[in-house]
Amino acid sequence: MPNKLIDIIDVSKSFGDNLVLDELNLYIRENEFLTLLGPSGCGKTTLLRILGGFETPDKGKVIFDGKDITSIAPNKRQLNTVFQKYALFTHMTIAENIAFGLKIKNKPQSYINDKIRYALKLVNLEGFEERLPDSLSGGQQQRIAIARAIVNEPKVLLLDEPLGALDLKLRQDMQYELIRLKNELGITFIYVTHDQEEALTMSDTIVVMNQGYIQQIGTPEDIYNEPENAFVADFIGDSNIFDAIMVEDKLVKIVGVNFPCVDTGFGRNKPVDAVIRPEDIDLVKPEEGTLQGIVTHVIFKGVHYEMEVTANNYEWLVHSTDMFPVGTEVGIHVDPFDIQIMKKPESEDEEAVSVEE
Ligand SMILES: Nc1ncnc2c1ncn2[C@@H]1O[C@H](COP(=O)(O)OP(=O)(O)OP(=O)(O)O)[C@@H](O)[C@H]1O
Repeated sequence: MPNKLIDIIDVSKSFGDNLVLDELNLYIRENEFLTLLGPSGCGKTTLLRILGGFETPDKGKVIFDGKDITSIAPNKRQLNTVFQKYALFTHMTIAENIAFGLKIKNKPQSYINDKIRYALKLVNLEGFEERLPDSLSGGQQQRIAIARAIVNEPKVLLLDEPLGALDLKLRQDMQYELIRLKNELGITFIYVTHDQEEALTMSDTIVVMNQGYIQQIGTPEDIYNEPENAFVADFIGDSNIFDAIMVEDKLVKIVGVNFPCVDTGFGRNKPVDAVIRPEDIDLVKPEEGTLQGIVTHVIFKGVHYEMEVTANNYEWLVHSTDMFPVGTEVGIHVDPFDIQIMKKPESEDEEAVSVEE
């Protein structure tokens, strides 16, 4: 396991009455591709700006390579930021744009020329030195913004929705580019996005945030397959989320029907959230299902069909490569391993009365 590079300790930040980060703790390892993921306004950009030195936390500290950098100016940190807006100087050539930071540091011209060549090669834009930014596509401009950050040899690149302004196809191409770049540079990337697919594709580690709190930290597989709460399950991919009752260990009551599951330790007859991914629901013959329903909607999605099944007055979202026409009577079967049981959030848990039968 690579070493810890950054330690964020008890960081809080408010703007007026708005508490944006609340005693947040997180560490980031050397060479990690870590993504801060969450809905708009959850505090991810604020956290990135604190790391970059553009905001100061009200409480807590940021440790980088063993040193407290909480009050160090952005240009004195070994972290460089790439913003969503490329922020290139339009009157300067690409070479001048890339050289800008190095010139300020009074680096010799031969050193600067080598760096420009190296950076343009890394972002696959060799020969673009004399072009002006306006003559480049959005994707190319974003690569130049990255090249400009790389020449400073940062240990960490902070990327704030850098692909947000690009169209879907280009965004997907750039996702692979960024992974390649990170591997070639061998540095840490901290990436902000609200796009869950982007986070799943690119990251070693995903930090799911909501309202200033970390909801879950894990690999893309962990976050997708083992969401820790209903917020994460709902935010990442499609989900069926049910108010359910944990009858006893390994048995959960969903929409009034008992389903075998594998979870234990929730107590008897406790309210829980039960999450089932649409691709984990098997549609079978009615008599073979744990409960019966009727197909009410079918949409062809290319790789699979997306179907809605009404069963016990609930809509079940099902993804399958087999198509069942609207009106088909079906049975619903779920493998016990594919039912995720989660504790209700604390506030709901306190309100929830235990349903002793
Ligand atoms: N400089 C500021 N002054 C006042 N409020 C701010 C400032 N910066 C951020 N906020 C507020 O802090 C909250 C979190 O903002 P932040 O930009 O960190 O969220 P985000 O998760 O990155 O969202 P988005 O994806 O929309 O950028 C928002 O309510 C925002 O309005």
